[in-house]
Amino acid sequence: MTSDSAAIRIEGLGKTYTSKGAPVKRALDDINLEIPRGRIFGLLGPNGAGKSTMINIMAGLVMKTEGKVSIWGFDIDQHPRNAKLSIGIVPQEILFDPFFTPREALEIQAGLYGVPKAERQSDALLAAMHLTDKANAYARTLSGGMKRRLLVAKAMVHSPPILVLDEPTAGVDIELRQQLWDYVKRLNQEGVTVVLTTHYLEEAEQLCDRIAIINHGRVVANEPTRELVGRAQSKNVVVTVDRDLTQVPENRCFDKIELLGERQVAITYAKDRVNAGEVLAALTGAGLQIVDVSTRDPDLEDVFLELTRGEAA
Ligand SMILES: Nc1ncnc2c1ncn2[C@@H]1O[C@H](COP(=O)(O)OP(=O)(O)OP(=O)(O)O)[C@@H](O)[C@H]1O
Repeated sequence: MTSDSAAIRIEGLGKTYTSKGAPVKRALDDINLEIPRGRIFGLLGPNGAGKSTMINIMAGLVMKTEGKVSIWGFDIDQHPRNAKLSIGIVPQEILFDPFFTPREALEIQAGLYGVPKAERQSDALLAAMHLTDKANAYARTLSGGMKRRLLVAKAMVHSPPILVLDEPTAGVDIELRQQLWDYVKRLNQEGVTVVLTTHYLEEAEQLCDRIAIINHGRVVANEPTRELVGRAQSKNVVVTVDRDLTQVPENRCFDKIELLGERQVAITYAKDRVNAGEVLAALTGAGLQIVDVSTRDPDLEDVFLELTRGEAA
């Protein structure tokens, strides 16, 4: 049962939302995904791609239409309790009973998971989330960032081997974001598998060992972060020339060229088709002297846009 080496294994997963028995939205379609143990795994996709649906199925909050999901080797249909005990989920929506204090909220959550009193770690979790001085404040008096951190603490009360964070840094300022990621990295170093969704692609690129991108309910990429970033086909070069440009030079080497200033252009080109030398030669061939050049390496955002471009989900 737990001989599965994956933290989460998803096979042929599909979800069709229905209304009054009629299908209204195919949110996930034939998803196959293996999330390895011990890693920080990024689940990315444009708005409406299906990330929350997938996470909510793992959490047992949304019923799948078809397919199989195992969490730490436990099939969510055959062993729902063990599956639930193996995962902690930080939801996207902030929902709290406003009359409980953070400490009470953690104690209640621990009780729901059957954690014996002697094994509870409410104070340690509050400290890790920098909430010690709010331990006895009403939840309604916490700031948005504090509420989010309390959600992370709640997800960890039963010490699950997997922590899933759905957009944990939305609305959290930079300093707290940094603290949250430090905590997540520490948990990961202690052996917790982390799965996260975020719209901050720079953070995902820095944090995640491996990234899957979902678009329109399908997996369109699933590979180590470095390989994924290496897939970017577009490169960018900004060139300053020696005279005012009355019109934008055109050349088949350029995928896109735009004027940044009277003497400066930004050129996007496909690195598998042409190289920087050819791009610059195209400019000198148009009678322009090159004064300065700077290039920008493609990043996760470029790949993300290439893979998901054009259509809103
Ligand atoms: N209860 C529901 N009934 C009908 N359609 C739904 C329901 N919940 C989600 N959807 C639709 O399913 C699709 C996937 O939604 P989901 O919330 O999983 O996307 P997401 O990738 O998490 O997006 P975001 O980044 O905006 O949170 C969307 O088109 C959404 O409108």
